[in-house]
Amino acid sequence: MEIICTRPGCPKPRNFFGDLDDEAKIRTVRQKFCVSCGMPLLLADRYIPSKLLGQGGFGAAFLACDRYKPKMPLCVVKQFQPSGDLDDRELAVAQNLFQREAVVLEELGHKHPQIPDLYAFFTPIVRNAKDTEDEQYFYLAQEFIDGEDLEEELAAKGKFSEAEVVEILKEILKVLQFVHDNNTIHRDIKPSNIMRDKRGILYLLDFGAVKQVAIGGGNNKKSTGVYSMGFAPPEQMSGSQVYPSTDIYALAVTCITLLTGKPAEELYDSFNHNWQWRGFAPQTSDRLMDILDRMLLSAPAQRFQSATDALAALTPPPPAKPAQVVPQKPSPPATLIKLPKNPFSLIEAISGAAFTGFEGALLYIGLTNLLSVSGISLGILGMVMGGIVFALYRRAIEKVDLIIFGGITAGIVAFIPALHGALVIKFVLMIAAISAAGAIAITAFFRLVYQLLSRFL
Ligand SMILES: Nc1ncnc2c1ncn2[C@@H]1O[C@H](COP(=O)(O)OP(=O)(O)OP(=O)(O)O)[C@@H](O)[C@H]1O
Repeated sequence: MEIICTRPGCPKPRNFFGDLDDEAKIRTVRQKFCVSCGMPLLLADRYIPSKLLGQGGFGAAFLACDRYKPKMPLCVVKQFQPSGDLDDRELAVAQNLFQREAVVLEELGHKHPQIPDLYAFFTPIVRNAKDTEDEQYFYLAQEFIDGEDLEEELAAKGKFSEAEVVEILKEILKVLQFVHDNNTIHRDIKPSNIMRDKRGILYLLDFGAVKQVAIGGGNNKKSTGVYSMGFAPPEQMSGSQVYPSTDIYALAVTCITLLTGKPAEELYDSFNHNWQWRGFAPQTSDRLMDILDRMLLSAPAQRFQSATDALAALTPPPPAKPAQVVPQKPSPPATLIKLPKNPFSLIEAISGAAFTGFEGALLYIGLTNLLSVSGISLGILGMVMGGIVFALYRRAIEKVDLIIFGGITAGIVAFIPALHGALVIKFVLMIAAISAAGAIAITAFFRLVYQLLSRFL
């Protein structure tokens, strides 16, 4: 197994240990030391660095495995390693920034899925390479994001499309919304600090330059001078107060470098103090260009004031809802005719017909005796017959009603001489005959009327 020594300037940082090829041994082995400089290699006795990932302004980042976890997963161990000659005050500021990264990751990493989690922060004291004095080192272990950062992606595939940039912009603005809501400003947004993992999820890395937004004023609000040239806005370069819109500016510079494939310095017109990038990204819509240019304005007050505002500008308003169409009740098809719930049985039909015939005959006798046969008596007869049929159809008269009505009308005609005249026998015979004939004839008539009424009512 190969273990990398993390001491800055170690002449032979690669160490090989044959006994650690056995996984079980890795879990149990005691501390190992660099054969060249004597630096302890198992960091915090737990993290085993296997590869140098990169070196930034304040330190180095190593890929390591965590031997205290059952599957010994990979993680990133960052080491504070200031370059150049820093005086005591500058060194303290730099150390403070490094610790700040640990604090921010501890506070935000576990709360947001697109910020790496903090696993550990440790500050061991070890003997120097010459074994003459002690030195203190600062490490933090964090979640390893298995993917490529946007700088690497740009180098590999060239310019990004508008759709790709809009996706990045939206995703990182959402992360910034969270970061700013937690009183933190990242202050070092750039393509190499945005990482896309194998599933395509974008992460915001490197909170080393972050600074808590001062609550209550004081020097805390001032920029400490940690930024990436080209990406930092004027207020940060001049060491003045920084704002959420400071990150929004750097994110816009990130986007234009991705859209144009050119380094930030080549897109800035230092004579006119503005960005001249549109000509290098002709594939970009006017809308996105306008949004990015607003994010890139020199004065913080002129930019979007929050990630939320920038997101809102990016998200087009939803199309106006079409007026709600009230669904028309479908008219029933011609075959669906409303039938009475309770159709007439055959007995009802025949008794109804007999009743109609009986009443018709009585009416005929009464009318002809009173008025003699005339158009008027026939008209009255027709109307009353129609009324009787309708009353039967609506079941206004049914069952015993038929007998009661029949008896009453027969009694009236029989006992009023003016109605039946002198011919009582003729009257009785006539009633019997007409009733019989009427029962048959009117059954057919009644069925026909019933069918017609069923169709139209
Ligand atoms: N959590 C992580 N998961 C995977 N790779 C990471 C992680 N953090 C950092 N890296 C990678 O490690 C390398 C060094 O990162 P580091 O943040 O130390 O410096 P940098 O971003 O290159 O420099 P600077 O400090 O100037 O921003 C980079 O390639 C970065 O992509």
